[in-house]
Amino acid sequence: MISNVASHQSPASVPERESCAEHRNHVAWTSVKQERWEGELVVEGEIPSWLNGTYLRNGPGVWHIGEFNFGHLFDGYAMLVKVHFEKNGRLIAGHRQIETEAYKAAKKNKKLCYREFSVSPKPDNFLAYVGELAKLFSGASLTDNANNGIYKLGDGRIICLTETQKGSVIVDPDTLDTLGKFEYSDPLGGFIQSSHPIVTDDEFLTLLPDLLNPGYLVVRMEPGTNERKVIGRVNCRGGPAPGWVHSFTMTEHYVVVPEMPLQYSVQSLLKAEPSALYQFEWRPERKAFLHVVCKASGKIAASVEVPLYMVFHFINAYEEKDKDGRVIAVIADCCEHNADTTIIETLSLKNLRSFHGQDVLPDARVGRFTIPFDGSQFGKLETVMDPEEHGRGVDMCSINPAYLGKKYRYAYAIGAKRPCNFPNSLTKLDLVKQKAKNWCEEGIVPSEPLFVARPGATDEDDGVVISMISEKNGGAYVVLLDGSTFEEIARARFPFGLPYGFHGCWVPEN
Ligand SMILES: CC(=O)/C=C/C=C(C)/C=C/C1=C(C)CCCC1(C)C
Ligand SMILES: CC(/C=C/C=O)=C\C=C\C=O
Ligand SMILES: [Fe+2]
Repeated sequence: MISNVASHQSPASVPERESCAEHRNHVAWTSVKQERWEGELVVEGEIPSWLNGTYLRNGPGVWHIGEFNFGHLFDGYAMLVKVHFEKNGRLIAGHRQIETEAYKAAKKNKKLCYREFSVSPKPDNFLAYVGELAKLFSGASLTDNANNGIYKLGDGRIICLTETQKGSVIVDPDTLDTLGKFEYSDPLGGFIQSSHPIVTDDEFLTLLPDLLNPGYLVVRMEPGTNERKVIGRVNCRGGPAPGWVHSFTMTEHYVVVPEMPLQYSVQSLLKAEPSALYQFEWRPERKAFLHVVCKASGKIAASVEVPLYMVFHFINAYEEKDKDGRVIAVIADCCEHNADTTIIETLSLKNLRSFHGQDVLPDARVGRFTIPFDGSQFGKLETVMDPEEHGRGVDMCSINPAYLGKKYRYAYAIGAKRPCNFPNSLTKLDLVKQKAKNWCEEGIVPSEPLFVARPGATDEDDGVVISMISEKNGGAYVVLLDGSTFEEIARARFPFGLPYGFHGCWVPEN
């Protein structure tokens, strides 16, 4: 386990990380060296004077416990990164491990104590196995490693999330302290959730997959409360297990519930040994669906079979209306992996760490679903733009939050400059012109580009895009691109490398 060093150091006082051989041991796939750090970053370029607030990023930070090494990108113990943009143009940055039960127990006992994405603790004997089963049914054996989503709730609390409900953790955006579990006060039960609730100043909407009575609960929580209330329920059409809902999307009036053929694997959950796809299995014979739930009534407005799809992240959705203002269809966009689950294995640490220049990143595209409201049984899935525009790689997307659920034009994502084994560029997708602008530097691994709108802006792309970059020489920097031109406006280097991270959020200064 890594050393626990709390410090406030200037960049110069931290030793340089050794440079890495080409992509092997890329810093993006290497555990961070110390538990926490805080210091000032030197800025190259100019930070817009309106950009006051804190960028927070969540993601894996540590992939080992003593000699034991995790196998998958998704396993890493959660680490927060912050970059605070002060009014005077100074940047104060830091990182810190989230103090989850799973992380603390691993440190204390020097072994894996909870079930993570790709690996479960091995029961010592049959009795222990029976005990494990009982713990599984209560959710007690599952991880609370909240390394994925990060959101500012309408009441100001910052919540970090993973796919288990117990993996909902409140953190302090300034100190990065772990403030405690987010305890849901409702009696809804179950133990899994989407990693990506849809959070606005007015609400927190999420999906709770129901493994016992296969389906999904659509739930809503008001700011200032911990109580989720059920808006509606969707029963699965594709067999006895719900599809993985890492994320979902919504329009102004409807929630789009995905039912992917990549389903939770009851078998893997019951066995200590995960399947080839970890906690999931690909069941194309059970088909793929999208369900549209009315936010106001909870009723199902449409439920269609669609071509098979493999999606981690939906981008946005909106309503298509006729000339009288009646909704005729819902359009839902996503980063789609050509109905191929290979990407999950591509993200194993063994694969990420063994890049020798081969072009092994599976192709992905910007997928657009059309869900008709005329009672049709089938929906469409089309490719929005020639995938070559973004190098046939696309994921980890953001949009201007003012366009959530509305007709929109731009999305920001990670893209690919081939050959690569992981997306290695940032891309601005113009979904109307079907064109992309790309930003790249040799040997980089960029994390999700987060769009922050300029206060008072009227153009959709008037703002900046923030991303954290891990470099092949072992370094890391935060980069700011202009949301419109997609050109670099500033960067600030960390004094040491940082591993890859998943998602970010923006906390504006009061
Ligand atoms: C993308 C990503 O980070 C996904 C993380 C998924 C996790 C941590 C899944 C955890 C689970 C278990 C440990 C067992 C129960 C099922 C499931 C929620 C998938
Ligand atoms: C990083 C990733 C996919 C990259 C594909 O090209 C998925 C991450 C999922 C978790 O947030
Ligand atoms: Fe995610």
